[in-house]
Order: sequence, then C-alpha cells, then structure tokens
Amino acid sequence: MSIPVVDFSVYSLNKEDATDEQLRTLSEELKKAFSQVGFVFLENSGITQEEVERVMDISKKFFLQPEEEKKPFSRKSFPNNPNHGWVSMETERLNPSRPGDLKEAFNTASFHPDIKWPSSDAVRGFQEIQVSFFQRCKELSLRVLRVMAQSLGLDPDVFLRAHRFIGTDENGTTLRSLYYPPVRRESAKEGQLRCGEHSDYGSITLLFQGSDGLQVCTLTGEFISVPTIPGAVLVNIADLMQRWTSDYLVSVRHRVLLPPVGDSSTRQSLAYFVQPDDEALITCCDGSNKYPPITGGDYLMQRFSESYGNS
Ligand SMILES: O=C(O)CCC(=O)C(=O)O
Ligand SMILES: [Fe+2]
Repeated sequence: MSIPVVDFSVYSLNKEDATDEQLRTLSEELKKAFSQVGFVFLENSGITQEEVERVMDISKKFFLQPEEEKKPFSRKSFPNNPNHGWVSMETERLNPSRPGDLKEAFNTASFHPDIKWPSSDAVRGFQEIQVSFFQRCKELSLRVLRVMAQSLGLDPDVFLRAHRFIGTDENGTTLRSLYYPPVRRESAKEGQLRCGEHSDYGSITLLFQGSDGLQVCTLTGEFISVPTIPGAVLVNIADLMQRWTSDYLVSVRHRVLLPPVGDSSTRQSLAYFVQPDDEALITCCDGSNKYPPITGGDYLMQRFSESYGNS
C-alpha cells in the first residue's frame, strides 16, 4: 500500500474555477483516497515549494535562537487564543503513553492585534511570512473541502459553511511549523519518538514535509513510510471529519520515528490543521445519528486536554 497521488491542477489556486466534469473526476479520486487510505498527495495545488521553503527558513531561524528569545512567545501566554505560540521540546505527547515528543513547534493560530510576534533582526519578516502562508493554506483547504462535499454527493457548501471564520479567534485553525532537532540516542528516553502515534483532531490537515520520516498506519494496522514529494502537499482526514462522515472517510494514525542511529540531521514540516468554527454544530452528514452533534469548539477543547494532560 502507498499514499495515492492526485493531480489537483484543474482546481489549483492559480485557476478561477473548474468545470463540473473536472470537479467530478477530482472528487472521485479524493473520495477513493480518503475513504481507503485517509491520506493523499496533491500535486499542482498552486502552493509552491518556494513558498514552503520560505516558511521553513524563517521558522528555523526562530527555533535556533536561545531559549530566552523564544519564551516570551510561548503557547498559552496569549489570552485571546491559548493555542497560539511556541511549544518547547518534550512538552507535548501526541501518544500519551510515550515520553514527550522530541520536537519544537510554533503555532500561528491568531491574528488578534494583541498578539506579540517575534520581530528581532534574527527573524525579520516572521509574522508576514507565517500569516501569508496561513492564508494560502486557507484558500487551498476551502477548495479541498468543496470537492470533498461533492464527492459525498452533498451540497458543495456543506463543509464550507462550517469553516467561515478561519483566521479569526472563533475558529481554531492553526498553521504549525515543526522543528525536530538532531537526536542524541543516548539521551533519548525509552519509547520516545519525534512525534508519537496520533490522529489529527479537526476536519483536514495539509502537511508539507522538508524530509522523510513520517509514517502512516494502514487500515490493516501496519505503519508505512511516506516519501517526500517536493512541491506536493499531503492532505489527510482528521478525527472530526471522520465523525462528521459517520466513519466513511478515515482519520488514520501517523507518527515520526527517531532518525536512524548515526543520523544527526534535523527535520522540518509544516502542518495546517483545519478546524470547523467553534460554534459550528457538527452533525453526521449522512443523516444518521451515529455520533451525537458536537460543536467544533467543544470537540477541540476535549482533544487538547488529552494531549497536554489537562492544561
Ligand atoms: O512532522 C510531520 O511530518 C507530522 C506532524 C504531525 O503529524 C502533527 O503535528 O500532527
Ligand atoms: Fe498529525
């Protein structure tokens, strides 16, 4: 089994719109991938490798600074959006039965004017680069959500109506820049990974990987290594979308292992976690009552408390 690759060029961000016929073909391909694998590579999405590298480069400059420079931007220090900001090494355990993940992250989750952004000479342009990439990912996500609704034979706007406030504090959508520093095996704890096994929480995730390392669990239960395809974006179904579609689209577990012994390389990735609006009521879209309705905001709070141990 491998991750399907789909050409998104007919509906890329460079195109105004696609014909019904083109969208139908695309929607069939996405339906197959999302119901059978849960992950798909989109080629020709309109987001370029250069854009991705610009975000990774500025993020790396931030991460390589001393701890004191990063601390003022810590996650949970911004009252209007507690998810925004820097997450230090080993703070999160995406698999709660393992030690903390060997990664750092910066979450761009709010554009509120009270947010203080890194602005020293070392990271000049940080805010503008993160914010403009967030907006590009938003545009692509809305296109993917539209095609997904069509693929399920639903009103094409059904998912879009629940994602009207992306980029405001009434919606939890987050651009997360991840940095995995070199690993010293002798100091890693028993069972510790770069990123523990987990499935994502929201509706869909866009993932841009700087290098290999990601593994995805197949429906038969084994983890397969995912290649890096430069210029392609990896899109996956997250848990709330699985629930929304009464388990028709599958949200599968994935992880990032430690690098092989003797490999001292770093790794970077960018994850854009798309969430429905806090107030959007998520009700099974096939009309069944397989899961009770829940708001996007309540669902997200529940999941955060699990991976941060109630913080
Ligand atoms: O770094 C990666 O490739 C994956 C990260 C991830 O799955 C996550 O942060 O949810
Ligand atoms: Fe993930």
